[in-house]
Amino acid sequence: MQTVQTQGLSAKNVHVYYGEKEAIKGVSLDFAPREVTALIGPSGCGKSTFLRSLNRMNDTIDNARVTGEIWIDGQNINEPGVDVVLLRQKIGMVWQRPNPFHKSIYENIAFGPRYHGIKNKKQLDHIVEDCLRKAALWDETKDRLHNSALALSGGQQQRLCIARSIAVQPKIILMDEPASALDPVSTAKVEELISELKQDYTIVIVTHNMHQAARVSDKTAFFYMGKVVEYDRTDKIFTNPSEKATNDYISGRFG
Ligand SMILES: Nc1ncnc2c1ncn2[C@@H]1O[C@H](COP(=O)(O)OP(=O)(O)OP(=O)(O)O)[C@@H](O)[C@H]1O
Repeated sequence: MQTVQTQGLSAKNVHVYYGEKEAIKGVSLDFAPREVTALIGPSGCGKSTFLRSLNRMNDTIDNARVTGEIWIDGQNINEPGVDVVLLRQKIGMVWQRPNPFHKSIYENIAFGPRYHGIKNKKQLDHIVEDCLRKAALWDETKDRLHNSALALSGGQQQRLCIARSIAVQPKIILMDEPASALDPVSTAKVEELISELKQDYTIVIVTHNMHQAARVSDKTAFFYMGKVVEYDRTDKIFTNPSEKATNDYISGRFG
């Protein structure tokens, strides 16, 4: 098997097709460890499709086909024989709508570690507390850990989903518009959380919210019609982009 040395996550010449339609047209991007990268661009330009290709979630879509290479830890995840369960342990995902399991708060967090072999109750208790603390949710939930997760507010549910994603010790967290279904207070909490989490994780976030991209990310990739038009430091993209299309988009001229 071919290997490359990379500390982070690296996409090389990725194409994604839905049937005959080419939705991603040769995207190459390197994501540095412990940085937040925002994927921005108008609706339908392929941000979510590309994000899903980073942990092989497009496998779950019948007519989707992915070519190109995605490297993590010296392994191209698109090679045959890759264990996708282990892969998704390394690269977690948080979706637009909070999707906690229909279980208790405790069980939402403990499920993944238990699935991966941790049975010891003390150890699981410790993981649950640690993840809820990291997701800034411990104080709000410590007295009702065994209540249904569905009784939490939408914002709390989304932070629970983030806590659930870190419970299996991923290296990378993919987030697809994680705050777009939340109110402004919950959105601010999720953004704060992203800034905290980047000390330990590499984060790739799709967002429609330009202010959010500017607030939370270190790097930004501007997607347009299935390609990356510009990829740079976020401050550069938002203050002095090199491409006219980027400038038109961030200044609200289209999209
Ligand atoms: N399951 C699918 N089957 C067929 N085409 C799809 C599928 N999912 C997405 N597409 C198409 O692929 C293109 C990219 O869609 P994608 O959802 O990745 O864009 P996006 O930039 O994330 O859009 P949005 O910001 O609206 O969520 C669009 O033309 C979309 O219609």
